[in-house]
Amino acid sequence: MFLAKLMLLGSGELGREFAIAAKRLGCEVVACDRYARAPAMQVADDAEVFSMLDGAALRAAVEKHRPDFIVPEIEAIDTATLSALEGEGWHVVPSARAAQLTMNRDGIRRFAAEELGLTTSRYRFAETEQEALDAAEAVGLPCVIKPVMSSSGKGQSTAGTPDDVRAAFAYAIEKMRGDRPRVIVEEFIRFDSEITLLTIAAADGIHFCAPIGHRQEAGDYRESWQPAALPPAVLEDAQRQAATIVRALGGRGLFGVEFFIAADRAIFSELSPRPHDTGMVTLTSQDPNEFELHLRAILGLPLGPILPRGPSASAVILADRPSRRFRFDGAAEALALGTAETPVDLRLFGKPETLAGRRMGVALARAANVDDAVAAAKAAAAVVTIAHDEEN
Ligand SMILES: Nc1ncnc2c1ncn2[C@@H]1O[C@H](COP(=O)(O)OP(=O)(O)OP(=O)(O)O)[C@@H](O)[C@H]1O
Ligand SMILES: NCC(=O)N[C@@H]1O[C@H](COP(=O)([O-])[O-])[C@@H](O)[C@H]1O
Ligand SMILES: [Mg+2]
Repeated sequence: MFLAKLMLLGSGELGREFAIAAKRLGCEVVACDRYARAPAMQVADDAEVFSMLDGAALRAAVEKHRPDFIVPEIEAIDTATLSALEGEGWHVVPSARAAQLTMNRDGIRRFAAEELGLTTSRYRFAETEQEALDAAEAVGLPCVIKPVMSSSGKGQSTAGTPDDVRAAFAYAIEKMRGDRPRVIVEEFIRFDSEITLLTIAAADGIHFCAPIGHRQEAGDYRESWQPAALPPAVLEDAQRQAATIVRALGGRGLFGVEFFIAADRAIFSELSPRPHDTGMVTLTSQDPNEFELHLRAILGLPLGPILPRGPSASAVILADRPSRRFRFDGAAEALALGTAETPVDLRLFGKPETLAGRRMGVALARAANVDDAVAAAKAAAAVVTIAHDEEN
């Protein structure tokens, strides 16, 4: 009846678009996350609620549903259980090793810099305040301090003085996920721009999407656009580095490979072995989008040509405080900004709860050039507001 059965580990906005793509291709989808009614669960055939760091619960869900493919959607997963499951013949996307190496910043950074020789910022790891101070001295100030296990900028800050380093270390430990108090201390890169290079490992080899530019605030993305303008030699260098690490990680699927661009250098930052948040722009910028490409690569299907639809942008819609009773206002005004030259669209994720800074939706726009697309996406995102019921 179904083409394949997929189990999503993590069911946020990225998983939801992936689940939609999978349903369109006639797959069965089981969505898992730590809370009920997560975005992907709303479109999946079945759902399971448990912490992805709970190995016993993860194994029980796999043995219950017997998926053809286990598809990690977040970083923080019990990767020892994923490896054990893979050893028993279950198929983990793109591979248990890729999930394990990318879950922690020390894994992927040491693999990229020390084993593969990619260009990265200077870095050290630290587990105590004193080690963080020594690390900061070694890489130089200012430096960026992040928990080794975190994403979307959680627990990340920049330190300009030793006092800042102490505070940044304490902040990172407070906000880290998992049970390992460890941070990465990175040289602060004064980059000209940053990009995500969506790189697909498919049955017939490596493919690239046009580079995606993005702007981050507090370690989380605010707008992304495609294509990002890059000198051809810099793009070639980024593509070479991305192909090197994607091949070395193994398996099939789409990867979001992040680079800082400084002068004529592409500096590898990190990578997601799955669709990337800045890649939500591909929901309007190209066919197939990043979720469809991930699915086709996983299933061993031809990707077909990757066709650009025109300069495009995405801009995030964030909540400003915690609430369980809220509604979106302004969707009509946002969509009314769309014109024949600059079409506008929205994705509202249906998360059941807001938090300060939590991403609740994105606005998408296409235009004659990326600057106009970014302006239109930002304008549309700005008129969508979250109204809270005061009885919370
Ligand atoms: N060494 C650095 N120098 C300058 N800026 C940095 C550095 N490291 C991180 N940043 C800034 O912070 C952003 C987030 O960092 P990073 O990608 O490592 O965090 P993350 O929590 O994994 O985010 P995500 O999960 O959204 O990719 C970067 O995109 C960049 O804008
Ligand atoms: N940078 C990684 C990223 O964007 N991941 C996306 O955010 C969701 C978690 O959102 P939440 O924290 O609001 O639950 C994840 O499930 C994934 O879709
Ligand atoms: Mg990142």
